Amino acid sequence: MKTYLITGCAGFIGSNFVHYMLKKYPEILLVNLDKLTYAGNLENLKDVEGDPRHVFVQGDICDKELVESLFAKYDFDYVINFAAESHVDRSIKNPEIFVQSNVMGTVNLLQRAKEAWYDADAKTWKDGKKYLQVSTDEVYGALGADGFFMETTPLCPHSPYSSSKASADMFVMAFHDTYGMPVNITRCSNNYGPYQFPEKLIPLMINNVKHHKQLPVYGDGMQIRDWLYVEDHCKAIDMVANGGKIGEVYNVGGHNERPNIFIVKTIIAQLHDRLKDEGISEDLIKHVADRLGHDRRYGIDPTKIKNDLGWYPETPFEKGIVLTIDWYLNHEEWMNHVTSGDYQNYYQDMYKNK
Ligand SMILES: Cc1cn([C@H]2C[C@H](O)[C@@H](COP(=O)(O)OP(=O)(O)O[C@H]3O[C@H](CO)[C@@H](O)[C@H](O)[C@H]3O)O2)c(=O)[nH]c1=O
Repeated sequence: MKTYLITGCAGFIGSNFVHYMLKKYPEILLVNLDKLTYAGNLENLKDVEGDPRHVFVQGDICDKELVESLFAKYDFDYVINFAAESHVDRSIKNPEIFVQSNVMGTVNLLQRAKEAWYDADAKTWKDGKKYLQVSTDEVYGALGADGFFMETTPLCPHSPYSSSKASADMFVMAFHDTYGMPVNITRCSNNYGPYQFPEKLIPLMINNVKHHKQLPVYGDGMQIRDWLYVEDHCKAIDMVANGGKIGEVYNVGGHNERPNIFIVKTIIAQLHDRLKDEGISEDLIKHVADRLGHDRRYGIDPTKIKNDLGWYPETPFEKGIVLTIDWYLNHEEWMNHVTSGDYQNYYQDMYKNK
């Protein structure tokens, strides 16, 4: 039975990955290490509660003793690192925590995996082991109107968030180049779907539209992101973990580039029709000050993962956005839970100068 150490899997992409893997593999053990920061939430894993194939451990990926103790207890075949501070706006306000979690946390995981998997005398690695770093297209920087990010595109991050992710990627490759560690890196475009914390564009807009709150569109709203339904990302990670060539980077994206304003207007139109609510209109849109250093366009070339591993996105945006809106409408309690506590303070603070 394959045993995985998965980190940050009470968060958005990680919790979707837990659901995906438990559905796909009857025999598997997922040990989920998550610190439960503001973005991690055990409610995201409610429907797998009691499943013996999923073990939850609350803790920090930076904690040396804790990670050592997990490697002592379990014979992991894979480490998949989802754990990260992930919000660009927060990184602009408070970069230090991004270095701590994203860089130091990654290095701690790499070191502990190396101690468990590497025979320093024989200079050999145990068979069948792999470390997979879940990264982002943002490490490549911004595109102009043309072209796409390839795996060979030089790293050129702009935000504190993407700089911390690029730095972590470099450590992962350094462990491969220096010690021969079996690694992969995946770099995915913007995800959307169930369980995403409503500081991110799509769930934030759904929640605000529903409550007739203003919709803060940064700058002219013509920035372009390449949106992928989260389950398609989970499928890619599983394929790379189980079939990716050691030492390789794989870009993941669905060629679904949309300007932000299109996303916002789509959500307004959908909710207007669905809720039959005349208070929902484009008048809710408020153009606010732009994000500092805002990357204008991301676009991923996924040819390598398609050709080498046969991956392709299954959920087109038109279907995915309907599924997503349905999910948030049907999970009001979840939304109320995650937006209680500090959320209002964060929200007011984030937009007060915009
Ligand atoms: C929250 C918010 C965002 N935006 C804009 C900023 C971006 O151009 C776009 C999407 O913003 P966000 O949802 O924050 O996502 P973005 O900055 O693109 O980064 C996401 O996508 C990345 C992958 O590209 C991930 O690595 C990041 O962890 C994830 O947060 O919408 C607005 O115009 N208004 C908003 O209120």
